[in-house]
Amino acid sequence: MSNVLVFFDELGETLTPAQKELIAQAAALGEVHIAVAAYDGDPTPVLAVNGVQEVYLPEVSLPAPEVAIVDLLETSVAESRAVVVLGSSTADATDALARLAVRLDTGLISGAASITADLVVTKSELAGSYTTTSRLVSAAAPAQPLVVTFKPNNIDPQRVDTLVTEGEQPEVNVLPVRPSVGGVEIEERTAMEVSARPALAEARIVVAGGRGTDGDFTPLEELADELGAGLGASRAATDAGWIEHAAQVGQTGVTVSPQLYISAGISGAVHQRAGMQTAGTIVAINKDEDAQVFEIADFGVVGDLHEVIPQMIEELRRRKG
Ligand SMILES: Cc1cc2nc3c(=O)[nH]c(=O)nc-3n(C[C@H](O)[C@H](O)[C@H](O)COP(=O)(O)OP(=O)(O)OC[C@H]3O[C@@H](n4cnc5c(N)ncnc54)[C@H](O)[C@@H]3O)c2cc1C
Repeated sequence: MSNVLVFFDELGETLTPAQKELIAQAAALGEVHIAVAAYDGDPTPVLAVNGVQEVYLPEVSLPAPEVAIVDLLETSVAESRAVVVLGSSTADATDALARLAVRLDTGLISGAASITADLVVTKSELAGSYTTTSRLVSAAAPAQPLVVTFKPNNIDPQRVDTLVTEGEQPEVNVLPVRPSVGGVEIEERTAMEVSARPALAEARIVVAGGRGTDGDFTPLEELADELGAGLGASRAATDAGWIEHAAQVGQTGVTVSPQLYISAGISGAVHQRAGMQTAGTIVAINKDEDAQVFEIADFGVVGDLHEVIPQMIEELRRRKG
């Protein structure tokens, strides 16, 4: 069994589904060690999970993009003797892990889907056009750990729940790492208004709307809430100011990889596809039967979204009783 270091750039009062998934990936490889950069209060109860042996914390919470996070990671790798470091593919985690890979003179594979026991990593490339498998060929001696970031929603959530169960409190190591002095200092942070919907990048279901909504996202919001889904949009919709820019899915927006992606009133241009093509199942609603989106859809409905979506909502409510 190998030692695995899991990196959380921040930890709240509970583990997020993506964090549980990372622990599940790590537990399949070996003994799990966790490094946490930013935290509030005592994070250990949250990390009392079967298989988690040790936790590494800085003396002072280090919110991203604090550059000292790389010192925390370097020391955690040395302490844990990890052969692989896993993190999520969010911008903040990837930034910190890329710095770690440079510091250790080792390799980073970003946006992975899976990893085998002999550390062969699979990922989807170029908007799902290719699946690649890669492994680390280390030039450094002794060999340095492989660093991998994962996209969420690669493991069935029910399986995650059976793998990630409550356990003993792990051993906690507070490392002598403090915020860096000099450089850019963040003076104030204002959190985005918290939506009750799941975060777009991590949501298991995404409902997305485009120019075809004609500016009215109400039916999509209702459908998203019925399904417990995140809400996304095409660039045409965000550029029109119909929904916030953070909701844009695509090449210049958020990349999502949900189990189900419902596309409504979106033509399916290549720039939109780049951000959603790896979704497990794609359902497209478009009134133009020749719309590009139908080329990648698993299920397609040719129709007006303002008629189709209310029927979907009605059927969902009927089935829920
Ligand atoms: C460098 C670059 C980066 C880009 N990055 C992104 C990106 O990240 N994300 C992104 O989305 N786009 C991006 N774009 C823009 C992209 O090329 C498309 O222009 C955009 O995705 C189109 O959005 P849309 O499908 O909503 O609009 P349209 O292309 O106008 O399509 C609207 C669709 O809605 C259908 N429709 C209309 N009314 C209805 C109705 N009532 N019911 C059902 N269907 C209806 C129409 O048949 C049509 O297919 C980028 C472009 C460039 C050049």
